[in-house]
Amino acid sequence: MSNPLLELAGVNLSFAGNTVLDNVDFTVGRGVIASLIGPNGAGKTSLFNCITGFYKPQSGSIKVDGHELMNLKPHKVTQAGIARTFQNVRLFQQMTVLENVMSGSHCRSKAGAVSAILGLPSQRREEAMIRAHAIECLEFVGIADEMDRDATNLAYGHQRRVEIARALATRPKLLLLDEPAAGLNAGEKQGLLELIGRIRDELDISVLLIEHDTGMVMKISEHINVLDHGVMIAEGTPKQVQANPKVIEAYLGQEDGEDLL
Ligand SMILES: Nc1ncnc2c1ncn2[C@@H]1O[C@H](COP(=O)(O)OP(=O)(O)OP(=O)(O)O)[C@@H](O)[C@H]1O
Repeated sequence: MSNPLLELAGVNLSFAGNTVLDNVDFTVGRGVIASLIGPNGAGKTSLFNCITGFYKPQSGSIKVDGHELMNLKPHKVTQAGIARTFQNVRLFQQMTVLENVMSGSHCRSKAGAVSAILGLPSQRREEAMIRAHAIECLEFVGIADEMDRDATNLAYGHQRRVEIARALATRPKLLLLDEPAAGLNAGEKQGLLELIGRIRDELDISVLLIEHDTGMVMKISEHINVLDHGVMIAEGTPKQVQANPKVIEAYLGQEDGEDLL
């Protein structure tokens, strides 16, 4: 792929001698919706953790827009243009929906600590801009009318949307969604499909998702990568991946394999 947005080369990750990612090469293009799939324990979330600076691979290279991310702290990775949501929703407790989303924008805050403490006009102006942008993000995901509610009291599907809004508030180039459909009902899944499409089409953000709902993956993805036991075993269009014998073998015996095959 020429000029990819995200490019991983030779990424190796192990814990106490157990290989989790084995020489992984992986790219995500610009303006795409892509998926990373694979059986349980394949290393998908670990790969997200490496990209976002939560895990430190032993070797390899991870670049976004040509900038090396290896050894950067998570907030620096966010500043470089990568945002994520988590497998299990992680919202700040005792904070409103709006405050949760504003926390995403603060990674790009320019006002220094002194002006923040003193409440200087520059800081107040920036805070107002952060608030306005957070509201825009909540409007985009369709839950602005719940902005003043305690985030963790929302219905589960809406909590997932708060997480997505918070990720959007960081103004990413690439959004990583870790099992965004988990725990959603059929109607909510359809809504999520539409939201992901709008994120790419209207905000020009590339999306990479880890998802076990293979029906959804096949419907929405333009490109799919398949990880098995830490090894990238296949990639291609949904049709190509579905017909790949290595993928069929990896999924045999898996509950969620039936949908894929
Ligand atoms: N911090 C850690 N310490 C030790 N082992 C870890 C750590 N994080 C992940 N692993 C191991 O790495 C392997 C891959 O786990 P990972 O969660 O990345 O898989 P996954 O493909 O996301 O699985 P699932 O689809 O079930 O969520 C597992 O064997 C897991 O136990």
